[in-house]
Formats: sequence, structure tokens, C-alpha cells
Amino acid sequence: MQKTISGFSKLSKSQKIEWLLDTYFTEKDNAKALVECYWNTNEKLQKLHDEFIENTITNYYLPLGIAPNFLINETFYAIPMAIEESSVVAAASKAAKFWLERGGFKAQVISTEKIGQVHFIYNGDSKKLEAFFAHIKPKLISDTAAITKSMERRGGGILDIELRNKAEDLPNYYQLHATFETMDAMGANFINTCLEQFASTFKSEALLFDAFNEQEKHLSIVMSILSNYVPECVVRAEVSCKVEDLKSKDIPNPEEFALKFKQAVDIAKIEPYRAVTHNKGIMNGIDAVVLATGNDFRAVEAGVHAYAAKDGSYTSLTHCSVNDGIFKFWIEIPLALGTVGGLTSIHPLVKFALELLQKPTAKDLMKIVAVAGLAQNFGAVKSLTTTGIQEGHMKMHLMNILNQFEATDLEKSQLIEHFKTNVVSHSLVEEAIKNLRK
Ligand SMILES: CC(C)(COP(=O)([O-])OP(=O)([O-])OC[C@H]1O[C@@H](n2cnc3c(N)ncnc32)[C@H](O)[C@@H]1OP(=O)([O-])[O-])[C@@H](O)C(=O)NCCC(=O)NCCSC(=O)C[C@@](C)(O)CC(=O)[O-]
Ligand SMILES: NC(=O)C1=CN([C@@H]2O[C@H](COP(=O)(O)OP(=O)(O)OC[C@H]3O[C@@H](n4cnc5c(N)ncnc54)[C@H](O)[C@@H]3O)[C@@H](O)[C@H]2O)C=CC1
Repeated sequence: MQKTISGFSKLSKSQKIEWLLDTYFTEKDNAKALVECYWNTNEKLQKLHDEFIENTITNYYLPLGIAPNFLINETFYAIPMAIEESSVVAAASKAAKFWLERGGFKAQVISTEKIGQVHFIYNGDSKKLEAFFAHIKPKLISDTAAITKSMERRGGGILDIELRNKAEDLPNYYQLHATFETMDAMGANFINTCLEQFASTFKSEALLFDAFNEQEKHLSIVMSILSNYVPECVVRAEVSCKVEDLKSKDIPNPEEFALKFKQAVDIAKIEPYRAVTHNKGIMNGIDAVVLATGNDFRAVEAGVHAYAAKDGSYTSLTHCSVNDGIFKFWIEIPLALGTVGGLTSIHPLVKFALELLQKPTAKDLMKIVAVAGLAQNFGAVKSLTTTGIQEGHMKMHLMNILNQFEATDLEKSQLIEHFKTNVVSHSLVEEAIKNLRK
């Protein structure tokens, strides 16, 4: 049976499903029923989702959870989180509640500059290229006037364009390195459109530049694309309190806790094996809010991890200090987010999430997302340095294990009660279910 196909994209949705069932499944009826039971009964809504991407056959659900009680710069938020992993929403909620009683989170946007580059190959005299760039720069900007008009009206647009000589790293390689302010949009489409116009102007004007010889006139544009590395689009979020005020049910000895917590963060600063896991915990919070608000989590992930390695080795995105009896914990991360554009006004649940967040600007959303990352990291590191991670995580994961064994509602309630005072592990839950079913 041939397992490849030409023209798959041209088939109807049901034809695509039929082909998949015929080609890859033995239990065809079961597979078909599964795919179809995830379709929304509201046909209009289903069509909307079908059209988000290509070759859609069904929906893939992620739960949308809420972490309430966030106090950020004196405003209260209930934060929407789309994520598949148990205990993440609980940890964020718990951290929010903890800091609510200790002054809440403070957040500030440090910068909002985005970057895009036209990458090109020029085999010639770099001085002549510099002269050409100086001559052509005003036209590069003026040729994008129709594209940038609305963005400029909002206060954004092109900030600058530089010529960068990269020929030492790669023979004959140069860039137009441009910076942008995209206001409430993540900006990928705006930036890419501007860049493609720069490239077109640059290429056609080079042919007319008298100082260039024939080879120089035919410089070659390789590509024009924004960068997801945005080290000048940075937000900082912070919590702090007196060390003694850390005292709580889980923290009987605040001095010892503060010291250990700082040691854990310091370890993540110098040890990449730990830093990656430490930052994964931060991304539990960040990705969940980025997804819930319809933003591009791949872009955020790529940019954040590049930032974590910006000084040459991969390090912690959060920082901790304990000075003069004050515990301070903060994060500084690059986040290119949008509250307009992309899916933000199309996906009904994204609209819901943004309304829940009180219709944030992109800057507001940067602060909320950074706080979610900080809270998540606080929750994880607090658990790691006190009870250990498994106690709380497995408590939340218990439901997944019970579902895996198809526990009934009665079995679930009996076993949840049992595991309130017993260690949770996959094998211990299996054993307890077997005992219950004897
Ligand atoms: C899991 C908890 C919160 C339990 O903590 P607990 O002390 O057992 O919770 P509690 O029952 O005393 O409840 C206290 C509050 O926690 C929240 N909470 C508690 N339970 C729920 C729940 N069912 N649903 C929603 N929220 C919940 C909620 O805010 C609740 O207040 P309330 O709502 O009652 O006013 C705690 O142990 C914890 O924060 N653990 C950390 C879990 C974590 O970080 N998980 C991430 C996955 S592990 C990972 O991927 C990352 C990691 C750890 O490797 C990163 C790293 O290494 O740095
Ligand atoms: N490498 C990457 O990250 C790439 C990402 N993408 C995708 O591009 C999408 C994001 O691109 P965008 O240009 O942000 O979206 P977009 O093009 O959908 O919408 C942004 C547009 O909204 C308008 N707008 C209205 N009100 C505005 C305001 N207050 N502030 C700013 N703009 C306002 C502007 O015309 C702006 O250009 C995401 O879906 C992303 O996944 C696309 C290509 C590459």
C-alpha cells in the first residue's frame, strides 16, 4: 500500500480523513470516530478552527486553566493558562496567593524594539557599499511609506536601518539590520513586509549606482526576515519582602529558606544542566499564558533561550538576592508579544483570555507573562528546596494516573482520600487500584 500522496491539500476534509484511515489504520471505525468526536458541533466555529491552519482534520484540545489572585503593579488579575501539564496552574496560583499577602508583583517594560534583517551577498569594495547605503537609506525608508503610515500614526514604525559587514564571519556576507517599534502587534508581518520592500529597493537601486562595477551592481539578496532574538524588547518582573515575612505554613524557618532558595537560583546561574530545567519551569508559566493569549510560543521560546545564553553560556533567567534582611527575586526576559494581529481577534478563547486580562496592551501583556514565569519559578524552586517537587506534582498528577486506569468516580474519590496521606507514584497508584478492585 502506497503511503505517500500527491494533491493531499486539494482533497476535502472527509477525503483526507478517508485516505489516512485507509492508509495508516487497521481499526478504521475507531480512528474515524475519535477524529470526529473532537469536531465542534457548532459548524461555524469548527470551520473557523479548520481554517487556522492547513490540512486540518480535527481539533487538538489543551485545557485552559485559571491562576487567580495575581496582584501586578496594584492591579488584580486572574491569568489564563493553556497547558497540558498537571501542577503548573496550581503552582502559579499558589505563588500568586503567597505574594498577594506580601505586596504582589512589580513589573516594568524596559524596552520594546524589534529587529529584522535583509541578508545579502556583495562581492566588492565595502567602502563603495557603505557609500551606496548612505545614498540609498532615505529611499529605503520612503519606499515603505505606504506600509508604515498606519503604524507611524500609532506611534511606531521603522526606528533605524544599519548596514552591517559580516564578511569576516562569512565571505561577502552583509546585512541591512533594521529596528522597529510595532506597538501592540508582535510585528512579524509588518516587519517582514518592510524588509521585503527594503530588499526590493536595495536591489533595484544597486543596478543604478554609478560607482559600482558590474559585479557589485548585482549584489544578491539571500533573504529578508525578522529576528526572533529580541534582546531590546525586555520586561522585568520582581517580588520582594523582608526575609522574616516569608514565614508561612510551608516555610517555618524563613532565613534558612531564603538562603537555600538563593543557592538554588545561583546554581542555575552557573550550571547549564540545572539552568535548562530551571528555565523550563519558568517556561511552564510563560508558554501557558502565551498560548492562551494566541501568541507565537515558538518565537517566544527561541528568543528567550537565546537570551539565556547571550553571555556565552546558558544561564538562569531569574535572579535572587538576600541583602539586609530583604529577599528579592526577579526575572528579566525578552518577549515580543501582540494583543492585536495573529489570532488575537479571531480565536474566541483568545478573545476571552484578553478580555479576562482587561484588554491589555502589548506592554501590559509582557508584564503579565513575565510575572507568570516568575511565579511559576518561585513555586517550583520553593517546592524543590523544601518538600521536593514530587509531593505536589504527583498530588496533581494523580488524576491522570487514575484516568489511565479508567477509575470510576467512586474509585477516584476513595483513592484521592487514600493518597492524601500516602506517597503518590505510578506503581503505588496501580497497586492501590488493584487492591480496591479485588
Ligand atoms: C502543587 C502545589 C501547588 C500543591 O501545593 P499544596 O500546598 O499541596 O496546596 P494546597 O492544597 O495547600 O493549596 C494552596 C494553594 O495552591 C493552589 N492549588 C493547590 N492545589 C490546587 C489545585 N488542585 N487546583 C488549583 N490550585 C491549586 C491554590 O492556589 C491553593 O489555594 P486555594 O485555591 O485553596 O485558595 C505545590 O506543591 C507546588 O507549587 N508545587 C510545584 C509544582 C510545579 O512546579 N509544577 C511544575 C511541573 S514540574 C516541572 O516541570 C518543572 C520543574 C520543577 O522541573 C522546574 C524546576 O526544576 O525548576
Ligand atoms: N519568525 C516569526 O516569528 C514569524 C511569525 N509569524 C506570525 O506572524 C503573526 C504576528 O504578526 P503581526 O505582524 O503581529 O500580526 P498581523 O499582521 O496579523 O497584525 C498586525 C497588524 O495589526 C495592525 N494594528 C492594529 N492596531 C494596532 C496596534 N495598536 N498596534 C500595532 N499594530 C496594530 C497593524 O496593521 C499591524 O501590522 C503571528 O501569527 C506569528 O506566528 C509570521 C512570520 C514569521
